[in-house]
Amino acid sequence: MLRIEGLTIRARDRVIVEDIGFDMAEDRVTCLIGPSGCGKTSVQKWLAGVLAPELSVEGQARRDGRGLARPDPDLAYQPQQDALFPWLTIRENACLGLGVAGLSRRAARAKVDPLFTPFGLAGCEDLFPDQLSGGMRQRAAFLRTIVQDTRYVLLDEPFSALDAVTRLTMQDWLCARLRDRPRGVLLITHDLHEATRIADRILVMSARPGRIVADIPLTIAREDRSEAALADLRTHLKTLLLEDTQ
Ligand SMILES: Nc1ncnc2c1ncn2[C@@H]1O[C@H](COP(=O)(O)OP(=O)(O)OP(=O)(O)O)[C@@H](O)[C@H]1O
Repeated sequence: MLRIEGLTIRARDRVIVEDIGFDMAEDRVTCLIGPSGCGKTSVQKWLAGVLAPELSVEGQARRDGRGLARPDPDLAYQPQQDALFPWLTIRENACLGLGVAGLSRRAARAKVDPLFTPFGLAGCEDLFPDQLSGGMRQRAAFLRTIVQDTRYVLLDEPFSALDAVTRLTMQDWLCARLRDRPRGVLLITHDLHEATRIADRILVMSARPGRIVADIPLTIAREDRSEAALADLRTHLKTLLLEDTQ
């Protein structure tokens, strides 16, 4: 269990997020939604240990009762920008986290290589990031993150650069992977379809300062979530988000 308690992040002139608290079970997808600028990315960056040093922070994160280490080898992070190293090939980039975790180059390659085809990256293995489209780079960054098989995964709008069909394909892939191998995922998205397809729980944040204003569990199993079953929930979420921006 990852527990975030009393998180307040301040810039010099204002409060970015205030008194954020929630638990992340290690087999559940928690989705963070909210208006642009409400502090979703800041929460994830803090968890990942990469928050800008000029921001001040109160609060704590505990994993299994202990203070969260940063970096935590059991927590993988995919930031909003793909953060691929331009001097490494796509395969080398994809193997990076596994290499840091101590896998040999051969073992890392054996885990990474089968994913290039389902991720639509077959034939791109030896290319460099600037030879790929934005959507392809985003899928390479997702591959690098998810292949690490950490207990916790932070995903900041991981599919935002993808076309509609590829986005659905990647969502399906993620749902299937989580069915086989549940993890604690903290997913940031602006896409309510994505949130309601994937999440076990949706946390809605308010605009400045960002606070959690709704905590909505999704009790229907992912495979049983028909469009009809989710329509009311999306309307409810839209209403919450609109109320906050008016
Ligand atoms: N280093 C910093 N110094 C000052 N303010 C910052 C810093 N980093 C982020 N902010 C501010 O904190 C607020 C929250 O930013 P953040 O990126 O966390 O929001 P977000 O909800 O993820 O936004 P989006 O949905 O647009 O990605 C923004 O107003 C941003 O300008």
